[in-house]
Amino acid sequence: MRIDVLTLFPEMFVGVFGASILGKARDKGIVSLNTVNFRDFANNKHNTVDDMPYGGGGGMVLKAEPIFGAAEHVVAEHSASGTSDKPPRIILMCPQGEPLTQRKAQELSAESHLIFVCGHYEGYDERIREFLVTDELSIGDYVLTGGELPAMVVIDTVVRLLPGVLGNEQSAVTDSFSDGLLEYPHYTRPAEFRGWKVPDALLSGHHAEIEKWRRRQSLQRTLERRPELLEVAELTAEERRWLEENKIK
Ligand SMILES: NC(=O)c1ccc(N[C@@H]2CC[C@@H](O)C2)nc1
Repeated sequence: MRIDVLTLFPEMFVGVFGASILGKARDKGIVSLNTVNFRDFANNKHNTVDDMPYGGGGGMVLKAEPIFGAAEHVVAEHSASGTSDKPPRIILMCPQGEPLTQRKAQELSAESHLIFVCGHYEGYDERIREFLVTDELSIGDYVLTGGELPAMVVIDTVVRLLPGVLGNEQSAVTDSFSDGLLEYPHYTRPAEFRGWKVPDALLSGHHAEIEKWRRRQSLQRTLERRPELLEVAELTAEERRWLEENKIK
């Protein structure tokens, strides 16, 4: 997978793209992570990336030309590499965007080329949304100073799903939300810490029992914290019955 981030602050990505899981995924060649400063594509008279809003009002608006130029540059570069098999998803990070979910991350992890547009100031010229962008995403209902942190969040949750990125020490399969439920509790040695014991079910060595206990814990935790997820989760008839009994408590 190729990922390009269009940003005015490429230096923000050096640490995130170089460290830990993302750094290893890059070194393994599973993903190529690039930043492009769209100021380099502000080829207008004053080399500006923003300007005052038509219609007046406060704040500045990001001009379309530099962002179109930067996006077209990375698309051309990727298609020239001969490895591009389908057009990229061009993702605008903004509070008005579709809420990011694990399901969206799974969808994006199947793509071959992602381009993120990170803005600043008051916002983006609408022609970027209308004629360039394929997706608008939000990581939550709050406003940040820029689209960089949201782009890092999306990249992190997408790249960890790529085959070969997570070793045995972690597994995307039993993530919270991957089966539509919240994750079960985890324990490690010692079996007793300050008098607090690991549940017997996990010490039994019976894998079927352990899986049953874990699934039950996921259901319980989801019921307590995020009951709305149960409406869309895939549950067995027996699990639905158990939930009905426990909802009453
Ligand atoms: N919730 C989010 O994902 C989010 C995304 C972007 C953002 N801020 C940038 C800078 C100014 C505006 O154009 C967009 N804030 C919040």
